[in-house]
Amino acid sequence: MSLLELHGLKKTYGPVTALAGVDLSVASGSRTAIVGPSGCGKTTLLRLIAGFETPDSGSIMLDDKPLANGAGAVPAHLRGIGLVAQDGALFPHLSIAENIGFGLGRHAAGRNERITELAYTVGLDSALLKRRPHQLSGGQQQRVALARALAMRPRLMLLDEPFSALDTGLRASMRKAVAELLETAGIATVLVTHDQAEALSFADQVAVMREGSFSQVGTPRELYLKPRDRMVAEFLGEALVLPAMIVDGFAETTLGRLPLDGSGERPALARVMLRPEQVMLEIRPATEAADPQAGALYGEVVESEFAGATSTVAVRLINSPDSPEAAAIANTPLVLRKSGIEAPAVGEIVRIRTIGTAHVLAAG
Ligand SMILES: Nc1ncnc2c1ncn2[C@@H]1O[C@H](COP(=O)(O)OP(=O)(O)OP(=O)(O)O)[C@@H](O)[C@H]1O
Repeated sequence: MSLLELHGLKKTYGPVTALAGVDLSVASGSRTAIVGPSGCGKTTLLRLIAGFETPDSGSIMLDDKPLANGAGAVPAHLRGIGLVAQDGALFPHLSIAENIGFGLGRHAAGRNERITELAYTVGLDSALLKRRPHQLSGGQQQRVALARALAMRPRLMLLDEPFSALDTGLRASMRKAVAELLETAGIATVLVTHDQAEALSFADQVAVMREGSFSQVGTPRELYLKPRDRMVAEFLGEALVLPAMIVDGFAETTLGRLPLDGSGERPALARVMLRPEQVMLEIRPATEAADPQAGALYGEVVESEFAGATSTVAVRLINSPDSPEAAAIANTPLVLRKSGIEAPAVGEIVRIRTIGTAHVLAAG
């Protein structure tokens, strides 16, 4: 069932169009991640949903009730929506307990018990409750911000880059803990992030934003394997984009004849995408490339740059498949990112194989 529905949301600031018409549907209890380059409108969208800004036009519906639809807007504190901002936005002069209990009535029955329970829920030691925000680490402050938002028992939680201040290890464990916590509580979440891996692992729906509107919305798998265009493809990971001639439902490329996945338009000349993990490099003796097996494709490694977990490897094709399109670009090295420990060294001869299907990208 749909909890949040956005239709045609627009917002300008003077000459700047922050949102150019956004449509989105968020199901109850689900997780949506919004990714996109800096300045594309992500924070503006969250602020509109939370009620800190009003749209110029379009509508925001929560549970089929309008929160904003041109005629008027429900104030932020009556929306039942939690927002955790990038910096946590804690009140510096209040204790941690007072921060968490900010939205609870000062004299509400069971206030202290509720604060202790919320601290426990987000994994904060109760010994920290008397401290001020500046006496906590960045990760602990984020937990306080989350506890404060949870105190209002929201149906929808908006997270604006809440993990960005944390280091890699803590970031992953916090993300997992928050996802589990929100899921257990049945709270739908919209997460804004710059980090594509975070978006793909956190969400069951990912929306890629560009210049104030969504380029594509879908499951993580759909967006990763079937991106609409090159921008979406490259935003969500490394992409090998190859010019191709589409013949009989196959793509003739510099890597040979590749089967296509089942969707999308198929112009005669197109660009197709493979993910680097679909390209296998197998080190072979140079003599084999001099006398290639029929249909086999060989290359020479011309660059290999080690960067820990991954290495960037550039391969120049030695023999190219027999198609005009492939021959035209055979001299352009293929650049792949490979597992650092498996990456071949400069000068090595590799046999190149591809697995899976290629995906046709829309022009543009
Ligand atoms: N209050 C404001 N007044 C004027 N312009 C604004 C205001 N808020 C946002 N903008 C502009 O609107 C556009 C979208 O900004 P927004 O903060 O939503 O982007 P973002 O995708 O969240 O960026 P980032 O990833 O860098 O946080 C930007 O061009 C920004 O400069």
